[in-house]
Amino acid sequence: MTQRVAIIGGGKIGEALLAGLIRSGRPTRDLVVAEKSEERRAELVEEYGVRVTDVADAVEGAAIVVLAIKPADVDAVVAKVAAVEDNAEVERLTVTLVAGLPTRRYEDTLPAGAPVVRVMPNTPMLVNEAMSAVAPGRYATEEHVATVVGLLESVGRVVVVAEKQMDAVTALSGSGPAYAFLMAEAMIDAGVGLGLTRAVATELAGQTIRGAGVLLTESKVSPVDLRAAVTSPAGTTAEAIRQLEANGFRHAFYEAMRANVAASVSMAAADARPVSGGSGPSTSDISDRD
Ligand SMILES: NC(=O)C1=CN([C@@H]2O[C@H](COP(=O)(O)OP(=O)(O)OC[C@H]3O[C@@H](n4cnc5c(N)ncnc54)[C@H](O)[C@@H]3O)[C@@H](O)[C@H]2O)C=CC1
Ligand SMILES: O=C(O)[C@@H]1CCC=N1
Repeated sequence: MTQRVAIIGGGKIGEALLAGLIRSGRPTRDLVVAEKSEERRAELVEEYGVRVTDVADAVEGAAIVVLAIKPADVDAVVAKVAAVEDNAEVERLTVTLVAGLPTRRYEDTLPAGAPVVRVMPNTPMLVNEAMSAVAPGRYATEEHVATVVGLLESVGRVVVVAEKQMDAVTALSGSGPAYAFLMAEAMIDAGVGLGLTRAVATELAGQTIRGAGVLLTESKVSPVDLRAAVTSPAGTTAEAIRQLEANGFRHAFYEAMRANVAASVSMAAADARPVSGGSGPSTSDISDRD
C-alpha cells in the first residue's frame, strides 16, 4: 500500500505535484488536498477527482504532508499541522516546497524531533519534467530523504543538496522556467517584428527552446560547445551573440539571480513577509544561511 500524501495548498505548484503524481500512477485515494479557496477546491475536484478538504482533515492519517503554500501562510498552517495528533502507526514526514524558509522554522513548531525535508521543485512537473532539489532538515534520516526523492522522481529529475544551497537552487531552477518563458516571449516578439506570424513564431520558439533543452540534458556536451556548434565563422549567430552580450545578457542573469536570492533571504525574516522595492537584506547575508 502506498503512503497517503496530503498536499496543503492547491495553487500552482500544489496542482503541478498533484497532476504529476496522478499521472505517474499514484491512486487518487492515496492523495488528499487542503485548499482554502472555494473556487480552487471546486476546480481541483472537477479536474482530478481528488478529495479536497481543510488542513486538519487532510493531515489526519497522512504519512507525507507537503506544504505548497506561500511563505506568509506557513506559520498558521504549520501550527494546524502540529495540532493534529500523530497516528501511532504512521510517522508523519513534513515536506516543504516553500521558497526561502529554513527547515528549523518548521521544526520549532512541529512536535520535537519531527522530520522535515525541504524541496525546491519547478512547474515543468506538470509534464513530468520537473527539476527538484531536496535538502534534509535536522531530524530527517536518509530514509526520509529517499522517500521524498522517490516521490519526486515520479515527476522529473531530483538532486540532493545541502540546505544552505537552497536559495541558489531557487534562483536557478525554481524560478528558471519563468526566465525561459520570458526568453520565449522576447524571441516571439522579435520574430513578429521581423515579419513572422505570431503562431509560427510561437511554434519556432517553443520547439527551439525544447530542442536545446533536450540537447543540453541528453548529449553530455557542454553548453559552451553546443553554442559553438551553432556559431558558424563570420555567420549570423556570432552577430546575434555579440549584440546579446553588448546588451548585458550574461550580466542580467547574474543580477537577476542575486535579486532572487535576496528575495528568499527577505522571506525568511522574522515576520515572513517578503520586502518589496529592493530594500531587503543584501546577498552578503547568503553565506550565513543554513
Ligand atoms: N509556482 C512555482 O513555480 C513554485 C512555487 N514554489 C513555492 O510553492 C509555494 C506556493 O506557490 P504557488 O503554488 O505558486 O502559490 P499559489 O498562490 O498558486 O498557491 C498557494 C495556495 O495555497 C492556498 N492556501 C493558503 N493558505 C491555505 C490554508 N490555510 N489552507 C489551505 N490552503 C491554503 C491558497 O488558496 C492557494 O491556492 C510558495 O511557497 C513558493 O515559494 C516552489 C517552487 C516553484
Ligand atoms: O516566485 C516564487 O517565489 C516561487 C519560488 C520559485 C518559483 N516560484
